[in-house]
Amino acid sequence: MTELNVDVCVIGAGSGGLSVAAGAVQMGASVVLIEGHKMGGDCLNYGCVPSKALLHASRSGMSYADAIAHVRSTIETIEPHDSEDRFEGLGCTVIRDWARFASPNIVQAGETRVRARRFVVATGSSPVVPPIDGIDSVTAYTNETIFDLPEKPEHLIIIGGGPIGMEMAQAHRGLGCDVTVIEAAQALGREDADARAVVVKSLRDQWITVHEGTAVERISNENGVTVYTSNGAITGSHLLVAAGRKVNIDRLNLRDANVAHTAKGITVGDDLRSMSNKKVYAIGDVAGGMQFTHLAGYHAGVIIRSMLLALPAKAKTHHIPRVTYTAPELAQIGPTEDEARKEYGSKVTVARAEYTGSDRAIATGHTTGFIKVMVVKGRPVGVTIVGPDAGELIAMWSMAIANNLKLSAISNTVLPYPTMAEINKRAASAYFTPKLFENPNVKRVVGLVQRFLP
Ligand SMILES: Cc1cc2nc3c(=O)[nH]c(=O)nc-3n(C[C@H](O)[C@H](O)[C@H](O)COP(=O)(O)OP(=O)(O)OC[C@H]3O[C@@H](n4cnc5c(N)ncnc54)[C@H](O)[C@@H]3O)c2cc1C
Ligand SMILES: NC(=O)c1ccc[n+]([C@@H]2O[C@H](COP(=O)([O-])OP(=O)(O)OC[C@H]3O[C@@H](n4cnc5c(N)ncnc54)[C@H](O)[C@@H]3O)[C@@H](O)[C@H]2O)c1
Repeated sequence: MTELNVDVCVIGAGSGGLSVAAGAVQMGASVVLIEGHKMGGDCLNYGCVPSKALLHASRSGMSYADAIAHVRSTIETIEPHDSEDRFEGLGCTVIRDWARFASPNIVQAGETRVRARRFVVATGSSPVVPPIDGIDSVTAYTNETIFDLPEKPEHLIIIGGGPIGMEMAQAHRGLGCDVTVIEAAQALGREDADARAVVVKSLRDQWITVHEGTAVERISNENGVTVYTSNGAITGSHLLVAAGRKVNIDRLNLRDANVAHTAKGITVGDDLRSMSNKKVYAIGDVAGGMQFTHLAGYHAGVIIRSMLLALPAKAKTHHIPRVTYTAPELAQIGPTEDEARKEYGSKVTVARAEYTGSDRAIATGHTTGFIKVMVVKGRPVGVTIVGPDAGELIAMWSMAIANNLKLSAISNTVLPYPTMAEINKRAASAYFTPKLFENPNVKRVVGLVQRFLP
């Protein structure tokens, strides 16, 4: 048995864990990084990277085999950045085994026991496969296995119309598969109602069948895969389950570490520290909030401040954007219109601009989409964008909201013509137009000034 004594022990080498380990070691802390499976975690191996690579391939006219090869080569190109070699080179001690707490201040991984001043749990999440009657009679693919399919699915049935289900539906349709999505509630149900309707319509226009409000009753292996639902039976060749996530805490022995948790994740305060064991931080998916790579990276920065510099640091959520990479893309930051109206009542004004008003959108034939900006006391608090490049257009608003800028910061910015980003400015103008052009006081002042001007 090897004993190590370090400043920081990071459990999980995914988006969050790698960022903490790299930051901490380069700032002078001694760091142990423990990974039980693949370096890079979900994002690199089973999540963001392969899904975006497959979406790109499906839009580039590649064959299914070429698309899977493109996914592989994309992962292989990025892999060195997340590798054991790179992290050992930075000065971390990397252990490739599953970690479990032996006590509140000792973690064991294989034959190594690690004592640390601080522990960072960054163990991520895994797909939930619901216990549907008969599901064991077929192969239920998940995001962990779908990118390795040797053969092109003739007809992919997807359970779940969340971001994973909808991105995978479009990717496979683009590669020539028939696709049926079965969603118990509403597809992209967390999103703005108008925006999600645009995405769902677009998928249906591409001949993807989307059944909403449809309960799965049982599954059988008749003719491949047959899913019996509240709306009848659907038969396909392959089944993808994209029905939500569960946090990875089972292996950690959190009880002996005195780390309070629920099924949603480790119970942490705004400072991302365990409420019951102050030596332990939790970041990324396992911290029980939103689940995004950029959020895990942001968490890493927050806790480095607190762990290494003993500075007060709190994780906020109001400035965290998200994007679903369907075509059209759907981007959101802060509250949706409904959420903002509930939170701010009559104090919120919603400014809206359509892609049809953009000369660039017209020139490129990309006119389906809109932007909504939720404004409170002259400042944007939430933004919804649906349409081409929504994920790029949200960047300007991410900066505005993160820095508490006024809406005038957007309207005062001069943007090159003709760009899609001008849509952002049009939305800001939609807010100011009534105040400027439909205002009798403004008209009176202009009339007066004109009388006295030589
Ligand atoms: C299909 C799909 C597409 C996605 N697309 C996007 C996207 O486009 N943009 C975006 O921002 N997010 C996306 N996400 C979400 C994103 O992948 C996650 O939010 C992100 O990976 C979370 O980072 P993490 O560090 O919390 O966990 P992970 O990156 O999952 O890393 C956790 C690591 O911990 C390891 N581990 C677990 N338990 C232990 C243990 N006991 N001991 C040692 N190691 C352990 C795991 O093996 C894993 O490597 C997507 C997710 C999926 C599934
Ligand atoms: N572009 C991105 O940033 C991106 C892409 C993919 C995933 N992610 C992250 O991963 C998380 C998980 O994604 P997800 O799509 O798996 O989960 P999700 O929880 O967002 O969506 C799952 C969907 O499945 C439905 N569902 C659950 N059980 C069902 C059943 N038995 N029958 C029919 N429908 C059922 C739910 O109603 C829900 O709409 C996301 O919330 C997001 O944080 C991000």
